[in-house]
Amino acid sequence: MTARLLDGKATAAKIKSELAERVKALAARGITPGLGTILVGDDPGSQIYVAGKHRDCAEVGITSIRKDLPESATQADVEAAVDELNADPACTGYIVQLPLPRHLDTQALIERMDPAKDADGLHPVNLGRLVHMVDAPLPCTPRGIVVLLQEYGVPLKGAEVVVVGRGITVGRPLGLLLTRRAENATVTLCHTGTQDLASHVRRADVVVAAAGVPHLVTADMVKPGAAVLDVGVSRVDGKLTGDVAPDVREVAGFVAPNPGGVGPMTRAMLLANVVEAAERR
Ligand SMILES: Nc1nc(=O)c2c([nH]1)NC[C@@H]1CN(c3ccc(C(=O)N[C@@H](CCC(=O)O)C(=O)O)cc3)C=[N+]21
Repeated sequence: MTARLLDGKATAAKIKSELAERVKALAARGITPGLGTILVGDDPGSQIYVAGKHRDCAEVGITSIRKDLPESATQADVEAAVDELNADPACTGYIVQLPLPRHLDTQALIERMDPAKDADGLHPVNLGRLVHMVDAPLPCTPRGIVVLLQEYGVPLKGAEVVVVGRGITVGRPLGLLLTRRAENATVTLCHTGTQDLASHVRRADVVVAAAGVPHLVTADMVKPGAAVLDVGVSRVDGKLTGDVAPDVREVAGFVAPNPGGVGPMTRAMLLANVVEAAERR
């Protein structure tokens, strides 16, 4: 058996065309959504990601506002950029590209953002609203994962989901999303302190690998027919390597590869958050 592809690229393209329609409806009301990005330093990976986000915006009709600061930027410099986007009526949502250079206080910058403009859904107020199950911008990768599974009809109600990784951008908020009544999954959140990861993964109907450990999930750990989503990336000998070993596709029922799976969904959900922020205004 070979797994069915959870095609994030195709699903994201479909979502983007739906968002383009909503942007047109907003235009008729005189509203143009605008995405801001704050990028500090010249990490080549971050440059590529940010450029991709601005390309996505152009495709959908969202204005984009770039604030690029040098590696030498001080906390006060980045705070000033945050304050400007908070105040800018043309910016309906924005992100601070992570990771920031080590001399900057990431937490203080995220907390300084206007939660209503938090396109990443990572502001403590918005993560708190997720805990409270109150409507708010949702974290992009977890939301993209849920939408991708729904698109392919992978059942979540009553399903056993194992999430590997407890990071703030993926694992931890994904557990919160999947345990809402609407999704109703049973979630096990595994991490580096988990004893016998394989015994947990083996029971899972859905496995989300977001630990950043190359080929952490191997074919022998996967229940036949399970859905396996590869979210981690690491560089091994200069090559991008996911958290899921290639032979998992021989056992799994569905696979979201990396690239081509969850990454494009993350980007599409960022656009959705920006459009929704504009619609709420
Ligand atoms: N504030 C903030 N928000 C983020 O959402 C954020 C961030 N910082 N820092 C870095 C990570 C990484 N990330 C990716 C999103 C999409 C792809 C993606 O679309 N990848 C393609 C391949 C690359 C491409 O085609 O451009 C794929 O998986 O098919 C990758 C990585 C968002 N991040």
